[in-house]
Amino acid sequence: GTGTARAVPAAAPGPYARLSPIAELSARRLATADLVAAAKWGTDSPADDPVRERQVLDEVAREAGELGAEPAATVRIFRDQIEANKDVQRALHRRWDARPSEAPSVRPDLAEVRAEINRVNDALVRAIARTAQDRGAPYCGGVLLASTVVTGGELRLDAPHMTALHRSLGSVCRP
Ligand SMILES: C=C(O[C@@H]1C=C(C(=O)O)C=C[C@H]1O)C(=O)O
Repeated sequence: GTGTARAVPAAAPGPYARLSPIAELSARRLATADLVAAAKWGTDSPADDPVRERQVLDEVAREAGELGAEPAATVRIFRDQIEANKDVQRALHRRWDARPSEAPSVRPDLAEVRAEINRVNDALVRAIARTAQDRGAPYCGGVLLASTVVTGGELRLDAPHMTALHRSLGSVCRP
């Protein structure tokens, strides 16, 4: 009809819409572990790279500070992100040791993979900064767990990736 257009206010995003990007970005970050594992497979480089870890943690602390967010909480969350990433790398290396036919035949460029990780880190720092209140709310754990399960299902994560995704989010909600 020709009725007068009325502006319908968009619903404000609720806790799920605010917290689920953290689970989604963590899953995207974890997907890079497959590429990192492939980049390191058949080389002398172990899953751990403490120098690179320090750079990541310093950078996310700096970004959080710039955003007026919480550097210490952000670093705590990223420590779990890093541990989860190494869990996946090690799980894949064990799988490829046991079944060499499943090992990757191409070696990704680690510098390119780290550039992708840096982009995800940026987005994740911002998502964390936007959820200061949600992360301390009583609903945080339940909402985050729901979004973890949904994200894992959508991406059809296997058991090691699902376990790692869960681990990567262990410090998001404040006790
Ligand atoms: C992802 C890598 O492997 C490990 C995990 C890191 C991370 O999650 O940021 C950083 C360094 C490594 O300990 C890497 O070497 O880049």
